[in-house]
Amino acid sequence: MEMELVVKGGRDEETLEKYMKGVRHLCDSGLTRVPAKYILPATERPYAQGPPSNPSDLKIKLPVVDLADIHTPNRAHVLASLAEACQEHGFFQVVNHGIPAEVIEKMIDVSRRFFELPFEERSTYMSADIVAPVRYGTSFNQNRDGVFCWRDFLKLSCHPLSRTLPLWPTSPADLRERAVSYSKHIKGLFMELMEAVLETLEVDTGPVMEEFGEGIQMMVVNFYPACPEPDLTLGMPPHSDFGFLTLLLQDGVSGLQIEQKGEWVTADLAAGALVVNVGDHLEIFSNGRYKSLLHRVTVNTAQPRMSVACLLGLAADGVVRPSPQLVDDDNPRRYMDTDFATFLQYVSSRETKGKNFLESRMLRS
Ligand SMILES: O=C(O)CCC(=O)C(=O)O
Ligand SMILES: [Fe+2]
Repeated sequence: MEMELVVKGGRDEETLEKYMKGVRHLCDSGLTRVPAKYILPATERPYAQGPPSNPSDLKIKLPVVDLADIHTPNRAHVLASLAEACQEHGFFQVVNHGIPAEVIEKMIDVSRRFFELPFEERSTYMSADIVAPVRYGTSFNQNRDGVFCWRDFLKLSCHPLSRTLPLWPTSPADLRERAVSYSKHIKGLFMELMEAVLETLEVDTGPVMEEFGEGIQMMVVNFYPACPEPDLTLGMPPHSDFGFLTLLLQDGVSGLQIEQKGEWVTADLAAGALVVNVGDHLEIFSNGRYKSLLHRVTVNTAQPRMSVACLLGLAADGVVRPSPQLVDDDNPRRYMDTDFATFLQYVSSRETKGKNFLESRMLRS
């Protein structure tokens, strides 16, 4: 309630305008406390239930899917570990994924330099329009969030590249080249993973793979500045990702937490590791066999954190529905048809909380 008073009224609107410029900008003015706008209600704060008695209990090593053998006679083993990772865990790491370390390092490095640009330069790309193909923004949904989160981001739409690339930032001077190279490798890996995922579900791959070829690809570079009071706020609130898969790269500073059996566990990741998670659209397509899990991001006092999330799926105007091959008398259809436009309408019309978009698509029996 306090928060609403803060956003209304002349002086406070000016303050809101300042918050819209992002957390990095706010921090540059020298902060020793988290402003009220970023303070979550007590029950939504990290460790609202108190700190874990043994912090290492709450760190998990994500299951590893090793792609080294994906094109060998051992493919069946790879598929079995992939199926288990999607069905039992929802989040996993991929190794031997074929993306050169140099491409990954260059992507992280140029992302860092983007966030180091002077505010005037970064803000050229600032937009509150959630469908803008290139957008520098802050919080989770800055038009709707009552409480802001401790995150700035650069979102780059990668498809169709011929149309979106001319809109991408021109500085740092090597951003386009590096981000294009990274996004092309990510697309290749996504195609390889999806073909394998479809095989694990025992559905026809041809037509769906063709649709993925022309599907959406969103690259979101997240920047979470160091925070003076990390117990009061979050870098990202609990959410699930749209799309079929998210391929996530992060810089080695921990912060990603996944909800498992009602508890938040921190993913223990090596710098440069690629994390993959099942998105809402794959949960729908698989008729609930593979789960899109809630996750969130915590921040810390010691250092900023960066991640690059690539969300991929079907074409923006394509319809996502449970595969007819996974629906029968024993497995009734559990989700209604959905598309990207419906999702955008949903997120722009309300404050996104948890998995409520996915829940809005569920059929109750
Ligand atoms: O920064 C992270 O580790 C997670 C980012 C994320 O969940 C997202 O961009 O959807
Ligand atoms: Fe996410």
